[in-house]
Amino acid sequence: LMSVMNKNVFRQIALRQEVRDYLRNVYTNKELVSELGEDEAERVFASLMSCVFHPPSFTCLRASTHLFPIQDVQHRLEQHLAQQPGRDCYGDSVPTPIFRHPLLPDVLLLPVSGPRDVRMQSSEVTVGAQCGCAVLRGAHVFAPGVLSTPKFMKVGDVVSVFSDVEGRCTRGAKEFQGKKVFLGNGVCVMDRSDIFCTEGPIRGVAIRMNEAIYESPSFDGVLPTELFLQNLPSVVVGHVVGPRPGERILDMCAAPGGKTTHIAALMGNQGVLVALDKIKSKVEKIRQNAHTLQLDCIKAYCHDSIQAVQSGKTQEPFTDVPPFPEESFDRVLLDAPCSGLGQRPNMAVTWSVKEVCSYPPLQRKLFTAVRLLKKGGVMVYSTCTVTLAENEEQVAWALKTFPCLTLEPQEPHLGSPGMLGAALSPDQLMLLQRFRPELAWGGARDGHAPENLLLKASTDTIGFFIAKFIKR
Ligand SMILES: C[S@@+](CC[C@H](N)C(=O)[O-])C[C@H]1O[C@@H](n2cnc3c(N)ncnc32)[C@H](O)[C@@H]1O
Repeated sequence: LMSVMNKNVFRQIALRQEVRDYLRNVYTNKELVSELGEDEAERVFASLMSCVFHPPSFTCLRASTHLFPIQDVQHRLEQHLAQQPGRDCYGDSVPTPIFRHPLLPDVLLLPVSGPRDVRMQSSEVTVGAQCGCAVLRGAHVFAPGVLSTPKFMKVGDVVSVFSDVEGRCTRGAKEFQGKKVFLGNGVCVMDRSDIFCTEGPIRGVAIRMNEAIYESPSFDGVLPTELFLQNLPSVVVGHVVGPRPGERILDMCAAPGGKTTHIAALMGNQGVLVALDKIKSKVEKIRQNAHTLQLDCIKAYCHDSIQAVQSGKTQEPFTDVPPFPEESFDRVLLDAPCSGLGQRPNMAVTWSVKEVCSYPPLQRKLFTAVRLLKKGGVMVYSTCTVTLAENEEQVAWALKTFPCLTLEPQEPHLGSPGMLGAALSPDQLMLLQRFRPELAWGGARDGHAPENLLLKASTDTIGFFIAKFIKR
């Protein structure tokens, strides 16, 4: 019975019908259908809808190789994991193996096991979708994420944890009958009253997960100077930018600083890396991450990157404070705000098509990046979404609008080529890198041979897009 229940709830991402139709049109566009045929294009789309619901099959950790040799970081991580062994699909305790990636010298990979069948308890706790996604990636339940608990829930109670898929559960409810997904079981470390009846903001773990549908070690506050939790395609971005010590680099949309800190580490903390974000509280997060990882070449500012070029003819000499004179930077990263539809796991997106389609105009405005780049400089554009309008179509637009830009090969290139549908040539598509988990997806219970593990780690990722340009 439990097995049947898990399979029923673990189906597909919940989207508004209009967004599903929009995406379906993207994945069955004319160019694609004439290449693949209609049935195959439909199959790939169905695969996308299913795979984004589930977490990638590896947790990716970036090691601080600017501070420690990777072997040392791996050793410390092994020692940490020895204290919290994982479970296999039968529920037996096993040590979590750590893999190195052959093409990414600063990456450590931990396999995620699951989904496994877990017996539901009679006591139910409901958490918000964001908290639910974190639980599917190995986190415990933190108190701010809890929405409903049984009336008399006490420390030590064993409860089943569900994620509210549609954002309908009210905080403080005693039960929830809406659309929800079972995430596993845990033990309460807070009473209901600790969660809901306290003055001021509530912090800390409320439920310690001990039988999650997907098992992965929890990394909250673990080895913070040695490790940074980051999706594999995002680590690829840092390498594709190709920073060198002593350069002047701009990260246009930087918070919370995952890619900024990686680029600074690859610069050996030498040079200037300006990190901009338009949200003040997020800029503080970049500074905290830079401080934790001991990277003082990062200069973070709260600034709208659309306004990052100095106006007027007489331009001030370069300081690291925005706005900047034209042609100030050796490299620019535009990791653009996007519709985020490649994120995994993702149980539900409540957005309308209008909201999804609001991103391309904003992304185009952020191509002020081109003016800030020196001649011969490198610009990388990336998103964590799967639409053509935010990816290949932006590349086609940029090549037409800025004749000084040419596409460049990317190193490493672990993803697929760009997707058909934006009238780019086969050679141009080959220069793009699109991470397409739907192509590797054989269902949540797809077993994989040990020799294919690393291929799986590079393909069963979040959906992601990278383009690299040079300004001639
Ligand atoms: C995809 S996230 C960046 C993730 C980040 N690069 C990382 O790897 O940690 C996009 C960011 O762009 C910021 N943003 C959106 N519009 C912006 C603008 N006009 N200027 C600067 N930042 C902007 C958002 O606040 C958000 O933090």
